[in-house]
Amino acid sequence: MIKLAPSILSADFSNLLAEVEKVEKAGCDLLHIDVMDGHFVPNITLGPPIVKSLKGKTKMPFDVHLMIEKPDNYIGDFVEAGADIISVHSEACTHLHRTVQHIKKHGVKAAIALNPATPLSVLDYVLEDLDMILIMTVNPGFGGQSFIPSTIDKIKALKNMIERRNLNIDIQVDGGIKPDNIHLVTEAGANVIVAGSAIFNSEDIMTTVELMRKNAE
Ligand SMILES: O=C(CO)[C@@H](O)[C@H](O)COP(=O)(O)O
Repeated sequence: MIKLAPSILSADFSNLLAEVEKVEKAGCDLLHIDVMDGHFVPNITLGPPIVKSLKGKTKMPFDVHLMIEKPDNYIGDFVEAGADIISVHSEACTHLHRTVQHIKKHGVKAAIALNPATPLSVLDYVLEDLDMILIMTVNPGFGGQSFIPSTIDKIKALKNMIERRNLNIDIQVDGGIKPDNIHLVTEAGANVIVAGSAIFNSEDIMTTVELMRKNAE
C-alpha cells in the first residue's frame, strides 16, 4: 500500500490551511513538514508554532522532517506541537542511537533520513529501532529539484537489507518525485512518497494525486 505525503514546502503559505485541506480532500495520507534551519541546509522554513497551528485541523498524521543541526534540542517541541513521526538526518546526529531513543521516548514514530551520498551502513546498528527510513532523492534544502537516479539502487539495497532482517520498516523517498517517475521508486521498494512541487504546483491537485497513485501501483 503506497502512502502519499505532500510536502508543504511548496504550498502557498499565505493560505496554508486551505492548501492542507486540498491535499487531504484529494486523499493524501500524511502531511510532510520540512523544517530547515539555515545551517544543516542552506534554507530556513518553519518551526513548532506553524506545526501547532495546523494540529486538530486535519486528520492526516504529521510527518516532520528535521533538516536541522542538534535535532535533540527540538524533538520535544515538535512532539508537543503535534508531530506523529520525526525524521532526523544521520549526518546531523553525533549520537544517532541516542537521538532515535530520544524520539521514541516521546511516544512518536522514529525515522532516519539519509542524504544521497550517505551510505546505508550508517543504519546497521539502529535499523531494528526504526519505524521508517527516508532516502533523500535530492540533496536536501529546496523543493523543485531534479531526482537523482543513483538513489534507485540505494532504495533496492535498503529494501533487501530490511527483508534480510525480517523487519517491517517503511521506506520513504523525498525529492523530485513526479507522476512520470514515481514508478521507479515504488518498483525499487519505496512505499511512502513525498512530493512537493508535483502536487502543490499542479493545476488540479485531485487529478495529480490520482495519477501519482495509479502510476505508483
Ligand atoms: O525535503 C525536501 C527538500 O529538502 C523535500 O520535501 C522537498 O520539499 C520536496 O519537493 P519536490 O522535490 O517534491 O518539489
